[in-house]
Amino acid sequence: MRSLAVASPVPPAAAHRRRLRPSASGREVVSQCLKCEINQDRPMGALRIGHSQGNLPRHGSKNLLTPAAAAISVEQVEVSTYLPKGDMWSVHKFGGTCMGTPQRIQNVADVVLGDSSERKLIIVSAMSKVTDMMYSLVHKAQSRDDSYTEELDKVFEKHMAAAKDLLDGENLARFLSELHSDISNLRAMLRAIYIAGHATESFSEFVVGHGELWSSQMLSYAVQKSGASCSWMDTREVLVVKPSGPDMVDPDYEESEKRLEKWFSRQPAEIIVATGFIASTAENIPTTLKRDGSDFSAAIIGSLVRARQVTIWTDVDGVFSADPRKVSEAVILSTLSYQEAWEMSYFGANVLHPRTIIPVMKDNIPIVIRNMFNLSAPGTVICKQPANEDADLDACVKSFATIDKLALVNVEGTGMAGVPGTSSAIFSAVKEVGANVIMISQASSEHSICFAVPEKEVAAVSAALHVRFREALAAGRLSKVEVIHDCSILAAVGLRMASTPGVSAILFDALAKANINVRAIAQGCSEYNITVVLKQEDCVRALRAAHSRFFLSKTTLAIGVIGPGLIGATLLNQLRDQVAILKENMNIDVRVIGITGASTMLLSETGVDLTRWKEEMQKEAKPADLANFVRHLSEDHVFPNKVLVDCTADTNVASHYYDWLKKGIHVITPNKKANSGPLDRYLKLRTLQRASYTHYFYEATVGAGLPIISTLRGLLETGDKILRIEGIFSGTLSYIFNNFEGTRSFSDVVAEAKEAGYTEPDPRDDLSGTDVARKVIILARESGLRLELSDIPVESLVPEALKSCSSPNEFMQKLPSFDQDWARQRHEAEAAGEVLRYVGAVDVLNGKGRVELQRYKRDHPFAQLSGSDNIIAFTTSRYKEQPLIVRGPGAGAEVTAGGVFCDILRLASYLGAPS
Ligand SMILES: NC(=O)C1=CN([C@@H]2O[C@H](COP(=O)(O)OP(=O)(O)OC[C@H]3O[C@@H](n4cnc5c(N)ncnc54)[C@H](O)[C@@H]3O)[C@@H](O)[C@H]2O)C=CC1
Ligand SMILES: N[C@@H](CC=O)C(=O)O
Ligand code: NA
Repeated sequence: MRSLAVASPVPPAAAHRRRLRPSASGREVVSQCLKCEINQDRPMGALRIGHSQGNLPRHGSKNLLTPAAAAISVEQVEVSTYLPKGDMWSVHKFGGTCMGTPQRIQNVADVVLGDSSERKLIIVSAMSKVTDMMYSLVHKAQSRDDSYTEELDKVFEKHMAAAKDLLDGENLARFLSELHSDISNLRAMLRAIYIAGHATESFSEFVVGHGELWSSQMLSYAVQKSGASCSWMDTREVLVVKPSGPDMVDPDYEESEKRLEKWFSRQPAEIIVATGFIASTAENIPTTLKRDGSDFSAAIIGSLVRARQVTIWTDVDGVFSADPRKVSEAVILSTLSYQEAWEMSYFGANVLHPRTIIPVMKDNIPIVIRNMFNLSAPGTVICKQPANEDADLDACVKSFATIDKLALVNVEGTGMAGVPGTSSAIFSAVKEVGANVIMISQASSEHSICFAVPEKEVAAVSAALHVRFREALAAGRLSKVEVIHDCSILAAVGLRMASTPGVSAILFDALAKANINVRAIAQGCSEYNITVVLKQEDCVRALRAAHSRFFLSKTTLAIGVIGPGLIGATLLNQLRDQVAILKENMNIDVRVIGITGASTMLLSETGVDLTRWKEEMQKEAKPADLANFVRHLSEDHVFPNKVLVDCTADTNVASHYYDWLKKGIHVITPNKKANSGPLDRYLKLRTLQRASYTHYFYEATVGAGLPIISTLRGLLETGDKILRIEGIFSGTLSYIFNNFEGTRSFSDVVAEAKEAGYTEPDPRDDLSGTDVARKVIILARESGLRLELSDIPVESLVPEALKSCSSPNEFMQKLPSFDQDWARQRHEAEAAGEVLRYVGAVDVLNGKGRVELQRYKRDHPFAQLSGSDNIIAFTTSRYKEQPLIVRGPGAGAEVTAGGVFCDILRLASYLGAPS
């Protein structure tokens, strides 16, 4: 049984608090019960004080202490309640943003109450901006700027307004009376600072720490409203620290643990709400834990109670794999080891201060970073063993960070090799000017040492080195002390890099591919990070290149769409509706990084927002320039795969495919011009395609979305022999002859086909049979025939007189004058029980193709079609008696764009997407 430190008689239900403040000399602690206003001035070290030592049921909490116990003097009673330690404790820390408004404080209370842990210790920061306000108060007072009084009023009003919103009844009255009393004490202290024109560190820290006192009190009252057992803790009574350097303190764990045990024995509530950031010295002088102090408080307290977990609540979903402002693909990491978190915070990632990790690391207590404003996000767990043990090469690197505004200093010379003391001389010169060395690299030949320092320190470093090595430089033992300005560091961080060969190869390969020149490299034996120094202007590009190589799916496709007309626009809309699903289900990441029409183009480095590509095209577009468009696709992004999708009918665009494939850009198209153009060009293109691993897909050139090319390929590649391919290859002509019946005029039906999006941009390409001839040529060449378009006899349906029309519109206007001729032809066929059909055929055996209008009996399969149906029959060695038939709509926006989309996915699967 240990002694129970309770106090001398006071009314048990009253809200007594003890406040520590430095005495005017700063050497003593004044301990004051704010209710009774009894001051007990004691010499330093005398923390044990009278009745107000936090020993009473506060704020109406369901404290386990009975009024009787509370009435016993501190010196007389044995402690009866041990501080339990271990898994029952869950520690939470809420930062200033989480405590920014009364509603947010209430939300914090709800989160605390929602945690089902047996015991909870809650550390809070001051309400957002309050710590800055408090520092400003001190600064103003010591600068004799009397506006500090108005600023103090603002501090008061802010907290009074928050409390009035959040609390009511007795709790509100208590809080406000405490607030009043604190503010009047602060006013007196600031006045003293104002008169002295100076504030000691302990004065200043005492003032500043009030933000945490008020926020934590408000939260504890808010938690108590629910009836939960909750006590408020002024951590200055518990946390003891000692200065360990400028702006640094080390916790005294032993003393703090003793004090915590003592504190808890008096107030063993299930929930303890405590002040972050503030602490005391061993002499009981109020102090703070300095930068990021509240995180540190949570980690120390977590370690003192051996908590199950410490949760740091903030306003981001967790720790990112890279700065999301620089890398839009940055992802939230689910786990990090302590060392990784440590490395990352060193490199400026907004994780935890390394010293926050130390207290929990020694007891293997996980820290979870969670978003108070997105409770559904699981956050990042920082713990001993990251959970995802099945890491592959790519998963070894957890994150990337950069540091800008550095300079590289290179000390070089033959006289350095084998001479002990050179590096010591270099770095003692650096130390003398107080510069901070950020990385060091020395090749084992020992002819040079280079190191990075902040740009602002390099002039002094360089001067010091020139002085220090004047003789060596004059004698030629050192050849130079060189400064390379405007450098940045890119660091790759990952615990598992240590045991995984090939990680640095991947990193440097990614940098090389992005054309980044690496100036220096460092990797410590711990192998937790690989650091490269590069020119600052390359840094973001390097970061993105490295990040995308390790974090993006290898099936990330950067797509440039050429020709956002009917098919192109439909494709973009289909992509818009499907990209998220593809990413989720198949890890295929499709980014349209450019769209170009004939007159304007839209470029994006990370991906056009497909929900508003049309508006962006109008707002952001630049004049179209195909060469620049292709350069953008090749260079201005970090995605591993580049694809051009040509949705034009343009011969000139098609003439570039060869060059694009040569550049490693995959090509996908419904445009028939390349495959039906000059034979030598076609053969060159196909030869290149076969020789490289850059892909060229064109399924939609024949039968739109119908699987015609792929079926033919399947037959050929499995060794079947193609004998004959014949069928109806034109959606437009199919539609026209399927619907040209009864009283309908030919020209009306043609107009309908155009309206439905079946025709080529110029419908004469359909009616002339050229479009069908192109498809026949494509299939003939695919089957191995070396035919030119001119080798195909084509029966044109364009009346001779309309061939010279200058535009598609003029043609459409004049077409009705030929309706009579068409009606006659149709009636003649009907009289013979036949229908008109426009067909194409590839006679592979005889090396020929033909395209013509034919008459078929009404029961012929070609007579059974409807809409824009195509029907294509493959007669082969295997399908000799009965041909293999593919039938279905062979034109139209949705089916054609769908066929192009299928090719995009075919490409992704060639690149390794899951099936
Ligand atoms: N409509 C259909 O059912 C099918 C069409 N196709 C093919 O799809 C392609 C597109 O057809 P549609 O979308 O119907 O034509 P469209 O005329 O609606 O669209 C073509 C677009 O390409 C643009 N364009 C033309 N030259 C350009 C250049 N040099 N640079 C950038 N943009 C340029 C045009 O301004 C237009 O926006 C054609 O090659 C066609 O043969 C293939 C199968 C079926
Ligand atoms: N205009 C063409 C479209 C497909 O290639 C057709 O009608 O078939
Ligand atoms: Na097709």
